[in-house]
Amino acid sequence: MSITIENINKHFGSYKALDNINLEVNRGELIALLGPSGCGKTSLLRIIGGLELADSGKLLFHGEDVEARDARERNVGFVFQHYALFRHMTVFENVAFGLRVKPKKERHHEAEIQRRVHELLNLVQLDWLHDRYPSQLSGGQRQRIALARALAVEPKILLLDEPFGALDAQVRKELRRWLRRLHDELHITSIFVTHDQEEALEVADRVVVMNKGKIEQIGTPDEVYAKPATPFVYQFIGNVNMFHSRDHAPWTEQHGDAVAYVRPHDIDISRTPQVDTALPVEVKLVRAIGSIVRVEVSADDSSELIEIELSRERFDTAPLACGDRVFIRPRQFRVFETGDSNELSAA
Ligand SMILES: Nc1ncnc2c1ncn2[C@@H]1O[C@H](COP(=O)(O)OP(=O)(O)OP(=O)(O)O)[C@@H](O)[C@H]1O
Repeated sequence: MSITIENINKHFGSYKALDNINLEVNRGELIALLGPSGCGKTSLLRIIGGLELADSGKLLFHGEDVEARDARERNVGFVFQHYALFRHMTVFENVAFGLRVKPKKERHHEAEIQRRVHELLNLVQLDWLHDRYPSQLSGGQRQRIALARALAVEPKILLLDEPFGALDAQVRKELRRWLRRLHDELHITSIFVTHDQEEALEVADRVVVMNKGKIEQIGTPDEVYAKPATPFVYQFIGNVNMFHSRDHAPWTEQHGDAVAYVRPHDIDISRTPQVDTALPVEVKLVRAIGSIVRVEVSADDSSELIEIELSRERFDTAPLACGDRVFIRPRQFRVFETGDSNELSAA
């Protein structure tokens, strides 16, 4: 089911939590709402799910206005960060819950409920835990059961609010791959909220980057990483070095008050200046991290550190050590006006 969000606004008292949000989610798409704490991700998710009302704007499911429908009538499944499983019920009963509380005329026979629940438990690969209680499960297992429970009522839309937020890094990583595979199998239109950029880039078809109640950019993971639309997106997704026009005029191409944004892996290092605009720097730190080598340098007249990433292969052909004096130049950069999101140029 597709979702259309048009000019949605939401205030809490005088605070504007959502500022004119427009978003089109295609049928079967997996969308990540990504942004720092307090940027409005959860508020938007709750409005879509019918747990909160927007002040103004339109919300359509498959072209149909759903504002008047309450949460139960929207056919939406929820998974929250804190496992909302019923403690006194077994895993099986937790998943069966949504099926058992359906109005009598829609309710399935017991045999059908049994079949469906086992099918869902198999889908999340946890049927072998069906008679355990939530307290006897790991955090990751609980979230998979929470997802099975959300899927039991066959929602047309799945909303996930930081579903892996409370889990440790390794389990998070496994679960996000698992979620992607599951989505590829089921193709339910899904929106998940996260503040973790790696999670959003790895799992989603498209990423919606939010900041202070507004959408900064909507794009594929590759687009938001490689072509950030605003300085905020540049800084929020991936690492970036900023060069101000007052210190590095050639790199900002003489634009008045501007900043050139350069990713650490887009900087070349050489022993001799390859171009007039190369910046002389001193190496302050060299650290190998897995397949990359992180080098930090600073210009003579500045204490600001510039971060550079080299592949280990490249580093090995011309190793560097602390104290070395070298020249750097950006291979690729984008220039934005200071304090504004207007892009001035790209190279
Ligand atoms: N019920 C409420 N009453 C008052 N203010 C609220 C309410 N719900 C949210 N807010 C405020 O609205 C803003 C957006 O909140 P929201 O929960 O949508 O952000 P978020 O991006 O999901 O953040 P987090 O990642 O921390 O959950 C925050 O400043 C929050 O304090």
